[in-house]
Amino acid sequence: MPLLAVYTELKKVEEIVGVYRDLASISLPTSAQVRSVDDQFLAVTTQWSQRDLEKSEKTNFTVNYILNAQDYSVLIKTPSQEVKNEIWKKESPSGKYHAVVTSWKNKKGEEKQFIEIWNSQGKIKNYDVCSQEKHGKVNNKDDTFGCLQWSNNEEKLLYTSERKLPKTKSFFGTTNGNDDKKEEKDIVLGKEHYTVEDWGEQLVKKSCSVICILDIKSGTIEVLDTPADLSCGQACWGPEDNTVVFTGWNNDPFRLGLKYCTQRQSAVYTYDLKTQKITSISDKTQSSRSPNISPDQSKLVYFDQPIGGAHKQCSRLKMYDFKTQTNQVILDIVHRPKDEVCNGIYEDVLMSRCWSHDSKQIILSTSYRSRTVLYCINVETKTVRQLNGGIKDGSSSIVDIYKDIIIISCTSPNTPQHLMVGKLLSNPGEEIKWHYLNQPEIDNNISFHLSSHQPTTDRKHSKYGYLDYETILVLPKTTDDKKPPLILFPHGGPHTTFDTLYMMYVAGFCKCGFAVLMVNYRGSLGFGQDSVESILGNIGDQDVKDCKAAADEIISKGLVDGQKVFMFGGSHGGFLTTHLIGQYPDFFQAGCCRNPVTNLTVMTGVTDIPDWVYVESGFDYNHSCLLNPSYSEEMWKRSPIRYVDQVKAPLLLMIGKDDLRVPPSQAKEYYRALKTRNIKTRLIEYEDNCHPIVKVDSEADAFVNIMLWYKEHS
Ligand SMILES: CSCC[C@H](NC=O)C(=O)N[C@@H](CO)C(=O)O
Repeated sequence: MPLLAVYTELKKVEEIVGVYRDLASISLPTSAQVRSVDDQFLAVTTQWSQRDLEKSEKTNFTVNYILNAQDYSVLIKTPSQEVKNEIWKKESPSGKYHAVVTSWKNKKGEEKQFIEIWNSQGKIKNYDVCSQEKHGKVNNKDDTFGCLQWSNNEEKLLYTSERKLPKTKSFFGTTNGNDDKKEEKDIVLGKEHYTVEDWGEQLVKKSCSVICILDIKSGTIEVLDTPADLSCGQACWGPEDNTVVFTGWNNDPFRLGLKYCTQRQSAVYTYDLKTQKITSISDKTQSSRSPNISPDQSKLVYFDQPIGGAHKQCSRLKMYDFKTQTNQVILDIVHRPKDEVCNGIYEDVLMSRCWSHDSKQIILSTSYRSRTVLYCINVETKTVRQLNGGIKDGSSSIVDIYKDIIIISCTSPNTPQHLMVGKLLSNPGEEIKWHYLNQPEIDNNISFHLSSHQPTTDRKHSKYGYLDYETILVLPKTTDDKKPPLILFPHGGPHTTFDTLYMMYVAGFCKCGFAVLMVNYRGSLGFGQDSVESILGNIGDQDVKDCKAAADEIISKGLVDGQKVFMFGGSHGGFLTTHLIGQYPDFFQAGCCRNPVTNLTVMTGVTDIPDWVYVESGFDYNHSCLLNPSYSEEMWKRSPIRYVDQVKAPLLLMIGKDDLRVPPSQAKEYYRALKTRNIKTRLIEYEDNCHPIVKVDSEADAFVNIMLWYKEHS
């Protein structure tokens, strides 16, 4: 390479790395808890996360605020305090104690887990919970199985862990003279290689979760006697701490991936702590989750939806009354949005605190077209209203509510997530006045525009007719008349959505001079259940055409350079990337994708969610499904690899080597097919990454490689 070219290349790298470093230094809030100290003051504890590129890890820290309870002004803000080894922290109802789950490696390198109890003076108890050998590893803070709940009397803690597995040793193992008789009896022979099913991508080694109660005074642990064919999670205390309410997912006939999949068979149960009787309180023909009890303990709300079908979809909000032992629908599935208020609920879980103080209203946030909005749902009148958010056309989501003081997170593509505080008003007509907890840094060099797109007559759906969809165009500020090149970026799923959030990669692309068109093609969440269902049996066609048509419309408006269009997407977005560069070979300069689905015919045996392949290809699925030639034929027709002979655009493929959802073989097969056809391609493999590729160093490396690839092929 000539010296000037080497210098130019290095300069380019330096600039891109500089852009990434700046963005990575922004800290973002992850959670917050509010409580009233007295009539004058409010206390807010906030948790934050920030990338540390030097250490290749995320740094987590806490900031505490004291607010004036009248006007919510910040009176005191404590310095940031780094948090290490902490899995979970939970304040007791009175605010007197904290329970902290910590994880720590001892000198032998063995992982230890403790539950610590703190008061204002310091640590008052510390229990090595696994040493009692009543259960396996304690679950961490995830939306699926994890939970940590104080009893109302502050004497007990509810948490979940893996079920204890019998110890096993080789058929040929010698007995250890030091083992006592009892332990020897509990060891089973020759089962050490038996498979232990788990719940797949990002839930590896989560096999059968059980509910545990720690008695804080004595340190004794009780593991609830739940059936072995249920994995239990999302547990909370029932009225007067006499019962435990939880979600149970069916382990049989075998487990499928649960991450991003709310369609799995599950129900809400109560466990009577005196009689040990388990009762299902939800309709077992539906998939139910996320029970949440009202402050007056008279009722609970939860989500439900049909079992099977699209991996994520519109859910109902239901309510169970403890006195009458009856269920009712509070907010039903919205098939075709009719009003301007609500398009349905698309969330996996409710926030752990979501009730108004009078136990009459629920606050939740969910997608409404391409924005996350706040809803206030009155469970008595079953009426829904949208609460005003913090930013016009931006997104707002609930973080915490306590005695009607609400903390929200506000964001937009040019404004990083920041926290605001306000009071839920009794007059539904009145707008909430939001006050900043922290001031965001708005990037005035980035702008964004929402557009609605109507399918043309050739794209009319045979059952649902004309369903519209949306895009978010994120634009860099340009100093000259030159139009920016465009990155076309459809989301994955296909049943997820792009809301008007701040996304580091998108902001970074803009700062490197690219415009980004994020496409919520038909099938995305937030547009009604009909839209979700419209894509089943139409992948590789309807979604592909929606993306291409949206790009054409935006280019025709003259906002971006139509001669310089690039593709980008992960997973199902990678499926669309490879489809689009195959179906429209002259339209794209280059493409990049993360863990793309490229060949459906060879996915069913290798992914953790084989049902996705059947359902998205237009077939019904049950656990006994086997692939046959007629399924395969249809799957082949819908696969991007079918068009590989037509591809012209150079393609960068990135894989997470531990991905269980879209195994690396999918990208590798496509890579080989391109190479043998002399199409420029590169494959980057990230160790220790699974489906999302978000390890700090890998995410950073991927960003620079993507930008260099596009710049090289501009
Ligand atoms: C058989 S994997 C299908 C694609 C995957 N769907 C669900 O997990 C996907 O696109 N994932 C999205 C998130 O839903 C992603 O961006 O990784």
